[in-house]
Amino acid sequence: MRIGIIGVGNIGSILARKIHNRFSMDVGMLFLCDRFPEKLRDFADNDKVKISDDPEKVCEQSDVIFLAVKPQDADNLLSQIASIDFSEKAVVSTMTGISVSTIQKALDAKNVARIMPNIPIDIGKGVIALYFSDSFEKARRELILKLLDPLGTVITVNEKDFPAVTALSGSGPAFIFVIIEALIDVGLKMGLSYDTSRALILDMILGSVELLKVKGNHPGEFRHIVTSPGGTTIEGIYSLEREGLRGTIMKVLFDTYSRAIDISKKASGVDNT
Ligand SMILES: NC(=O)C1=CN([C@@H]2O[C@H](COP(=O)(O)OP(=O)(O)OC[C@H]3O[C@@H](n4cnc5c(N)ncnc54)[C@H](OP(=O)(O)O)[C@@H]3O)[C@@H](O)[C@H]2O)C=CC1
Ligand SMILES: O=C(O)[C@@H]1CCC=N1
Repeated sequence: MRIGIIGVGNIGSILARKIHNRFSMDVGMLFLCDRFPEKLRDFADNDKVKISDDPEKVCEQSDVIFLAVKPQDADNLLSQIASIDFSEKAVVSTMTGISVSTIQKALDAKNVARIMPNIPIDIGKGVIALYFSDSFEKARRELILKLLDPLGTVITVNEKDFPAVTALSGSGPAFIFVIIEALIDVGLKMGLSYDTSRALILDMILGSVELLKVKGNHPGEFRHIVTSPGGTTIEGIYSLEREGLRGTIMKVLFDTYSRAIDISKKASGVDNT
């Protein structure tokens, strides 16, 4: 099995490392392609990894090709590789807003899948939304699932849900990191050391998430249990609701979703603004 990755940036480099670490014995060769291949020197001294700046060559030599460039680079990349025969290959795109049908038409390819990973794939704890084209051969689907396995949990979704998934789980970690930064900083304001504040916050969040996962309750039930009458938590909840935090969070995610829809429309030529 020969795997190609075109666009070895934030996401492509994680894909490369994860696939290499898990499958180096099975993968015949990993072909990595970036505009500036000197960025890939970490992989350079490995005899199972080939580095190139030529997407066409990488597609020619690979059985499965991941396309991991920014949406604004998609047109250019698709035209660079359009002359390749994709009939016996599979293409997996991480490109936000670029539809499976756009890729299929550009490449005359039947086996095209779309994924929306998120940054915790770096430690195998990502969540990866996946959509296969109807024409994607069944046997090759197994292979793609196997390649995605070291990244985290794969959830199959309808293609129409990609903007929502992009907002919730794709961009979501960025919002969580901002919230975590704020929580750590307020620890500093209250006089705790950075290390103590960070340790408290990270384990508080991990524990809360695990509790929800293990018990399966609605989050509101646990929120209620924590909130003692006349106690500390109700003061915070009162302030949180008066400040509109719940609405702010919903708006943040909805604005992100709207942007994902805009990017899809622009990419498909529906919106020329
Ligand atoms: N970052 C994230 O958390 C997530 C990103 N995504 C999506 O995945 C895709 C990749 O994102 P990300 O990894 O952050 O982006 P990056 O910009 O970090 O990586 C893309 C890489 O592709 C290179 N590139 C662009 N065009 C070509 C080309 N024609 N041939 C070879 N290399 C090329 C870029 O080079 P140069 O820098 O020179 O342009 C860059 O190194 C995007 O579509 C993004 O929306 C999806 C989920 C999460
Ligand atoms: O910011 C972006 O556009 C990409 C999509 C999801 C995460 N990063």
